[in-house]
Amino acid sequence: MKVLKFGGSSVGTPDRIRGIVAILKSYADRGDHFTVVFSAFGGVTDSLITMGGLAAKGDESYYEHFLAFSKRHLDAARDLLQEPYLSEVLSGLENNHEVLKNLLYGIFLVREASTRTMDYVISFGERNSAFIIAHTLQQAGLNASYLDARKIISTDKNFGNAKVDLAMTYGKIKKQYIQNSDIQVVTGFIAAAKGGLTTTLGRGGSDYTAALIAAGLDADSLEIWTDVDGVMTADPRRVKKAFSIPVMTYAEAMEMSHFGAKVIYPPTIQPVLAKKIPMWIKNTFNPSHPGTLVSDKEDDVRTPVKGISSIGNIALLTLQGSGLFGVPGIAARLFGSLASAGINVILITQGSSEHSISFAVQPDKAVKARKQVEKEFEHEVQSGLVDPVRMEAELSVVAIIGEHMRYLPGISGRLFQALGQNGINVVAIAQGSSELNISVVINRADESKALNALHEAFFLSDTSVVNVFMVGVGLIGSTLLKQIKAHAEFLKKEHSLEIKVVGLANSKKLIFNENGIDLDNWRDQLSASDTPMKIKDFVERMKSMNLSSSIFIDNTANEQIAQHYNEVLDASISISTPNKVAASSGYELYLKLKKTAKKRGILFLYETNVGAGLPVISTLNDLIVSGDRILKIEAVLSGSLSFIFNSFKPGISFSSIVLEAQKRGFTEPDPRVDLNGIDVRRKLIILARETGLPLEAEDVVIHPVLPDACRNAPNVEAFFAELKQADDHFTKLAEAAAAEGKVLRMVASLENGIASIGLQSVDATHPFYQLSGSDNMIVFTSERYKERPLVVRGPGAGAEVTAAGIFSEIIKIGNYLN
Ligand SMILES: NC(=O)C1=CN([C@@H]2O[C@H](COP(=O)(O)OP(=O)(O)OC[C@H]3O[C@@H](n4cnc5c(N)ncnc54)[C@H](OP(=O)(O)O)[C@@H]3O)[C@@H](O)[C@H]2O)C=CC1
Ligand SMILES: N[C@@H](CC=O)C(=O)O
Ligand code: NA
Repeated sequence: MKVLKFGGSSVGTPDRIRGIVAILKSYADRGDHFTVVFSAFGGVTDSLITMGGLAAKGDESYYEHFLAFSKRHLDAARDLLQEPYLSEVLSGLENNHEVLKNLLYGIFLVREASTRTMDYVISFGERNSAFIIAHTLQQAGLNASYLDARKIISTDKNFGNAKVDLAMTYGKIKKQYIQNSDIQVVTGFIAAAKGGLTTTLGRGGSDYTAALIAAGLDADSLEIWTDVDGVMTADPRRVKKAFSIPVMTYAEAMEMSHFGAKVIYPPTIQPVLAKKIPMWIKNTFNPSHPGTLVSDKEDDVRTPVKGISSIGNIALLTLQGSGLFGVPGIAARLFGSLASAGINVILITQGSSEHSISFAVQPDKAVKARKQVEKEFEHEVQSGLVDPVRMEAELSVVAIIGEHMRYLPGISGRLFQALGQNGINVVAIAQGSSELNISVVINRADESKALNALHEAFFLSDTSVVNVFMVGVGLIGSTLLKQIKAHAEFLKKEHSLEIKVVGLANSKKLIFNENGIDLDNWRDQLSASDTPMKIKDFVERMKSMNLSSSIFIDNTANEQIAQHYNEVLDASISISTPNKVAASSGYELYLKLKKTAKKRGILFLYETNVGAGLPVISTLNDLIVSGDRILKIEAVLSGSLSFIFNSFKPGISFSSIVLEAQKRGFTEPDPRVDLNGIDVRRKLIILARETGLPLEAEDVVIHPVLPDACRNAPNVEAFFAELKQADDHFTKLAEAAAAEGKVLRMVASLENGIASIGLQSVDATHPFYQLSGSDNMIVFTSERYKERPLVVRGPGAGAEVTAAGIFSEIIKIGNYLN
C-alpha cells in the first residue's frame, strides 16, 4: 500500500487536477494499491480564514469572498465532470456551501469566531477539494471513494493545532481500510475531537494526515507530491545551481526543513520515521522526475553535505560578563526566562571560556528577549558582574547539513574558507556534537552570496561560476570578450567553469546584468545604455551586487580607476588587470593592494603588465619563493619598441613604423608612453618590486629617445606630425649602428639596485640582436641561473596575447576561489 498526498499548489486549477488524475491512473494501471490525501485548492484555506475574520468583524464583504469560494468549486466541478458525476458533486457542494453560508452568517451575527468555529469553517476547503477529486477519479474509471478524515483521525480539543491520539487514530484507520477496499480519497488537515467536533492539525497538516495514514496502515511508502523536484540542495530562487537531492535520511530531511526548505514540516515526518516508512518527495508538474527519497538508509555515495539552508532574518543576543564563569545555573536561568516569555531560541553558542552566551531569536522577539534576560540578571548587571545584553539585528543563519560530515575532517575548513574568500564575516558559529549541521551567523546582506559560495564549495560536480566586472572594452577588452565567448562552452564542459560577464563599461556608459550579459551583442547593449560611466558608481554597484567569486578586470590605462583597486579588493573582489598604473605608481599603493588581497584571501594579478601574455612575473615569483636570488635582469620590455627597432632599417622612415606598431595594437593608447620609456619604466619598476626592491619612478634613469618637440606635442595627432620631422634624426642613429654591424634595442636593466633604460646598439653576439616582431626578451641572472641565465622570450604586445594573459588569470582566480 502507498499513501500519496497532493498539496495546494498541485490542486490549484482543473488542469492541474487532470494532471493528478493522469498520475493516479498510471498507478492504478500498473496495479499499485494506494490511497490519496488532498489539501484544499491553492489559496482556499487563506480565503476561508479571511471570510471568518471579516464576518467576525461585522464586515459584510465576507459574503463576496464566500460567493467566490463557492463559484470556484462549482466551476471546477463543471469543468472536470460530466453526468452522472456532475449532478452528484454539484448537489454535494451546494449542501456544503449552504452549511458554510449559515455558519458565516452566524459568525457575522455574534461577531465572534473562536478557533473552534474557525476549524469548522476551514474544513470546507479540504472537504470540497477531496469530494470533487474523488468523483473525477471515479469518472476516470478508478474505484475511488471520498473519505472525510474526521472519521479516522481523533484528536484532543486543542483547536487550530490539535494533538492526535495515535492509538485511537491508527485503530480507526486500520478498520476503515479493511472495511473499504476502494481507493480512498481523503481530506487532509482536518480531524475530529470527541463528540465529532471538527479540529485541524496545524502547520503542514495535510502532510501529517498522509503520514498518519501511512503509519496506521504500515504502508510501503509515502509520497508527498509538491511543486518542486524533491528536496533541493539549496533554495533554487537564491541558488540557481541548486539541484534535487536524490537520497537523504530522515534526520537530514528534518534539518533541511527546519531551515527554510519548506518541502516538509518536520513534525509530520514523525509517524513515518517511527515506522521507518520510506518517503518520496515528488513534483506534480514533473512527474517523471525521480524526486527525493527520504528514508533511514544512507546513500551509497555518502555525500558529506546534502544541502545548504538558511534562516533569512534573525537577531543575536549576547549575555556576557565575568560573573558567568564557573557559575552553575546561568544557562538554566537565561533560557528559563526566555521560555517563560514564550520566546523560541533558534541557535545557541557558548565558548568554553564561559565568558559569554549568544543566542538567536526571531527579530520581532528580540527586544522582548533582551528585557526578559536583563530582568532575570538584574542583580548581576547592577553589580557589574554581567554586562547589559548586547543585541545585533539584520543577521541570517546559514547552515550546511549532512549526516556524513561527522566522519570527514575538513568540512568546516571548506565552509569557512568559502565564506572568507568571499569576504563574508562570520558573527557566530554553532554546531551540535551530532555534527548533522554546522550553522554560522552572518550579516543578512551576505545571505545569498553565502548560499551561493557554499553551494559552489560543496557541490563540486556542479559547474563553478565566476562573475566578471569589466571596465575598458577597447582593443584588449573587446578581444578578451571575444575569447571568453569563443571558449565558454569548452570551459564549462572540460573545466566545469562558467564565466559570467555581469558588468561592463567603456569611458561613456555602463551596463550590469546579474544573469550574465549576452556576449553576442554587448556593443549594442552598452551603447543603448542610458547610465553614464562613473567609476565610483561602477564600484558601488559591483559591491552592492555582492556576488560570490567576483573578479574586476581593468582594461584601461586610466589612473582614476586604479585608485579604486583597494576598495574593490577590500570588498573581496579579485582583480586581474593589464593596466600598469596601480602596480607601478607609488610603492605604498603597490604594497597596500597586495596586503588587502592577502587579508581578504583573494587574488590581485597583473601578469600582463610585463611582457603581456608571457609568463614573466610568475616566473620571477617562482624563482624567488623557491629560494633563488635575482642578481640581474636585462630585458627588452616593450613590444612596440621591439617591433619598431626590429623593423627599422635604413631606407624606411621611423614615423611610418611607429604608425604601423600602433595599427597592430602594440603601442599604448598614446604611443609616446612607449617611445619616451614610461611604459618600459613601469614594467621595470614592477619587476624590481617583485624582487623586493621598493623602487619608485624617480629611481629609474631613462635615456630619452624622442626629441623634445615630439615629447611636447599637445596630442597624438600632433605628435605624429612632429615625429615625421624627426625621421632624419632616427635614420642617422640607425645608420651609425649599422655601420658597426649593430642594431638598436631599447634595453632595461636592473643590477645592484640600479635601474636604467636606454637605447643600446648591440652586435650579433648579443641575445637581443636576434629579436623579431614584437618580441620581448627578459634575461634573469640569478644564483641558480648564473652561468646560463633563464630567458623568457616571445611576443610581448598585441591584442590576442594580452587578452589571453588576462583570460588565463580569470581562470586562475576562478579555480582559486572555487
Ligand atoms: N596593447 C597591448 O599589447 C597591451 C596593453 N596593455 C594595457 O592594456 C590596457 C588597455 O589597452 P588597449 O585596449 O590597447 O587600450 P584602448 O585605448 O584600446 O582601450 C581602452 C579602453 O578603456 C576605456 N576607458 C578609458 N578610460 C576609461 C574610464 N575612465 N572609464 C571607463 N573606461 C575607460 C576606453 O573607453 P572608450 O572605448 O569609451 O574609449 C576603452 O574601452 C592599457 O592599460 C595597456 O597598457 C597591457 C599589455 C599589452
Ligand atoms: N605598449 C606596450 C604593450 C604592452 O604592455 C608595449 O609596447 O610593450
Ligand atoms: Na606577462
